[in-house]
Amino acid sequence: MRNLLKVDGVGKNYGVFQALKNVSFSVDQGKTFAIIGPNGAGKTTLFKVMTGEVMGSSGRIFLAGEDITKTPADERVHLGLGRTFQIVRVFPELTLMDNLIVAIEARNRSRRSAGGWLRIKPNSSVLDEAFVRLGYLGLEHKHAAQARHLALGDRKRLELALTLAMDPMILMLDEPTAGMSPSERVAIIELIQKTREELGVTILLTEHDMDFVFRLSHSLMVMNHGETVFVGTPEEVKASELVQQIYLGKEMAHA
Ligand SMILES: Nc1ncnc2c1ncn2[C@@H]1O[C@H](COP(=O)(O)OP(=O)(O)OP(=O)(O)O)[C@@H](O)[C@H]1O
Repeated sequence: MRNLLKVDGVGKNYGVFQALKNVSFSVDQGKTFAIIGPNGAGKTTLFKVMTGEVMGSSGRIFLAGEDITKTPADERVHLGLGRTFQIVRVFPELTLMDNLIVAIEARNRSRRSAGGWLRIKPNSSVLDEAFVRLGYLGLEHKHAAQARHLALGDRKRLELALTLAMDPMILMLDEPTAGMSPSERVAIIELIQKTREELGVTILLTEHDMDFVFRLSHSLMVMNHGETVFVGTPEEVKASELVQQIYLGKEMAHA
C-alpha cells in the first residue's frame, strides 16, 4: 500500500504557545484516516499546516513522496491536496452551475499553467463536465439555483463538488457533518464512501461525531493538547483505556 501523505514531526508555535508538538502520521492511498480529539486539541491547526494555510514551525510534510513543507497553499492544491472547511465556502450569488464552471475553469487554467481571465462563455466540454459533476453529487436538478438558497447539506455537497473538480489525490474534510441534521449526516457519509470507492480518492477528515468517524475510517489519530495520543484502527481506539480516559470517557465504548 503506497504511503500518499506523510507528516513527520510537525510542530506549530503561536508565540510561546505550542499548538502542535511533534505530530507524526502517514496515510495510505485509498484509505480514510480521521483525526479526532477534544476542542482545542490542534486538529484544525494541523489541517492548516498540511494545506499550507499556515506554515509549521518544525517538521516536514510529504505528498506522494515529494517534500511539500515549504510549498505554497495554491501549489499544494494543484499537486493534489483538496480541502473543504467547517464553514462552507462557495460563491453564494452564483448558480450551482456557475460555481462549478468557475472551479473547472480554474483547474484547466492551472493545468495550462497560464494566468488570464475566465472565459466569458464556457465551452461545451466545461458545461458538460459541470453538469456531470453536479449530477454525481445529486444536485443536477438545482443547477440554476443560486448557492445562497441551498440548505446546509446541499451547500456542503456543492463545496465537495467544487473541491473534487480540482481532481485531488487527497480530500481533506474539516468536520464534514458540522451543523447537519441526522438525515443529512447519513447522506454525507454515503457520499464520502462513494467518493473514496468510485473515484479512489484518499480521505483525511476531522470530526466530532464518533459514530460517523468509526463507520467511515480505516484508522484514526487521537490528539490532545497538540500532541498525538494514539494511532490505530477504530477497534483499537475504542479499546484504548488511555484514549477513553483523556478524551471520550465512557460514551466511546458504546459508539
Ligand atoms: N492563530 C492562532 N493564534 C493563537 N492561538 C491559536 C491560533 N489558532 C489556534 N490557536 C490555538 O491553538 C489550539 C488548537 O486550536 P485548533 O483550532 O487547532 O483546535 P481544534 O482541535 O481544531 O479545536 P475544535 O475541535 O474546537 O475545532 C487552541 O488552544 C487555539 O486557541
